[in-house]
Amino acid sequence: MAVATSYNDLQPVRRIDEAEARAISNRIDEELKAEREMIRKKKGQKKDVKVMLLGQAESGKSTLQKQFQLYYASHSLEKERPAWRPVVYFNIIKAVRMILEELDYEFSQSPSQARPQLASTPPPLPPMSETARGKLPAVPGAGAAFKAGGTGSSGTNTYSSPNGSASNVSGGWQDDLAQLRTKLLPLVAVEDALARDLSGGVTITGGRTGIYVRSGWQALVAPMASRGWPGTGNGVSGGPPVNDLVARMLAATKDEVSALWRHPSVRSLVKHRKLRLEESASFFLENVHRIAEPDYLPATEDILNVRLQTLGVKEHSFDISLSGTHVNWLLYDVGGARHAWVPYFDDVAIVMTSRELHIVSPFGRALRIIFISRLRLYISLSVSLGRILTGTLITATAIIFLAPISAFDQYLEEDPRTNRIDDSLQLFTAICSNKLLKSTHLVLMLNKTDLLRQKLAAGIRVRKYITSYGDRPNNYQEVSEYFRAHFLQVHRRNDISKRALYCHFTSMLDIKATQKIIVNVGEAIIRSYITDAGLT
Ligand SMILES: Nc1nc2c(ncn2[C@@H]2O[C@H](COP(=O)(O)OP(=O)(O)OP(=O)(O)O)[C@@H](O)[C@H]2O)c(=O)[nH]1
Ligand SMILES: [Mg+2]
Repeated sequence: MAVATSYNDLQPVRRIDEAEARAISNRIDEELKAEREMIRKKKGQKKDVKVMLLGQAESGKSTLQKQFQLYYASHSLEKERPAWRPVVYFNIIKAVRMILEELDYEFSQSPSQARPQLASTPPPLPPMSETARGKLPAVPGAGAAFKAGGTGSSGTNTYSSPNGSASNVSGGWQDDLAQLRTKLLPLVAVEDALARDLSGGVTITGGRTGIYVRSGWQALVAPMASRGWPGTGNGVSGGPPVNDLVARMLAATKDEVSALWRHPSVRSLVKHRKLRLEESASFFLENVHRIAEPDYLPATEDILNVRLQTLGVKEHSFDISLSGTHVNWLLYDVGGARHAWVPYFDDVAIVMTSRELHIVSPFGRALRIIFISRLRLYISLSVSLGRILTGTLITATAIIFLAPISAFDQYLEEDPRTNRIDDSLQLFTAICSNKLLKSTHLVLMLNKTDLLRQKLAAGIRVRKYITSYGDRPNNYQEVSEYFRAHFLQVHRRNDISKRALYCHFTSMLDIKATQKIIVNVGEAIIRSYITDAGLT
């Protein structure tokens, strides 16, 4: 049946008078205003800007995080200051132990030729393993490493005598060393206990000795560290057994620590690059008298120099404001060492292959971690255990990639055949070419330029380690440009989304210079973020 349409069904066009029209117009104006206000509020609202710090172990990620903290949240660094005290102690003790280990190794080599007079000197040094840490002589690898490194050492026990001439190990100053060693053994013996305390019980096998920290470690340490010594007059009393004990031991042995560090034999080992110390060890050993003061509170410089390996991922947040846009700047500091990831996954079986790590949880779910390069950075996780990094990585606004360009003469701990610059280039290639990261902004920091300058000034030749460097001049300008060109080339060839690359030469220990860079980088990232989010 057809439906008849009657004109009567249509609403007549209603005429509105002027007053009503004005009211409607006002209402529209109000609505527009409310909308504008909403947009303004939206712009003013704090947004999360996620920034990942990536790079191989010891590239300086945590040091950059500290610089961010110093700039944007110095009050929190101030609060944490006491917590760094035992960590500084640990850095000194570890350095002392490594020096003694190396001496042990040197003394144990070719005893008949190189130590002809040992019989007339005090009894051969007792194996430190029995007295100190229970595993000292088990480091022939440490000594062997530098020999393989081709440092030009003859491998014999020839040391510089105090007057600078070479002599075999003999009575006189070896007695000095033996005495120093005896006095320092108790200090070295507390290294493990201190490490355990600071790591909150986390122990890692397979990795280098050290402290491994998870998020929030300062909160655990601070109440202990701030107590100081009993009766020191610094307004604090009591103290945790280990921390307090270590402070007292260091105060009692500071002269010996200093004497060991200045001993001609040790100078000679340093000169011939036989000592494999942490890069910042010399800084702490030079400053041992200041650090051993009873009311010692770590200076900012001390905190920046400290070596503390990061476990898993640590999140830090700062409030940053740029031209009216407030952002919640979330910085993710990702531990660069492979073994630093292992204790993150409790109660799981771990199966490692050459490029993949399989983690099987008690529920039978397998977590497959594909490392971008040699098991150290993963890009794909499949179950909840992996949510720590995957989500963040994919949704990150920016990645700041750190490459220590001073490391041209160093090799990976887990793969002694891989040059560390080469490894950084491989990691950077993987990041540039990763489809999941194609819309993430990239910042490259060619770090440790101060150390690069020092190495070149000391005559270390790049070409010895990187043959392609050829006959180019071995000076800072040429070398730094050479490395930069390589990283830029990696980006040009592999970047799938042809992003802009912000590249900086950095020295993370230089507060003024780094903070300038932090501001520039921060502004560039936030500007990109505003553009991407359509907030302009
Ligand atoms: N001389 C010098 N030392 C630096 C520089 N940047 C970092 N360091 C030192 O290098 C060591 C390692 O730095 P970290 O920031 O702990 O390295 P990381 O990348 O966080 O290392 P993981 O946590 O193991 O991944 C520390 O002792 C720092 O003080 C630099 O530009 N110059
Ligand atoms: Mg770190």
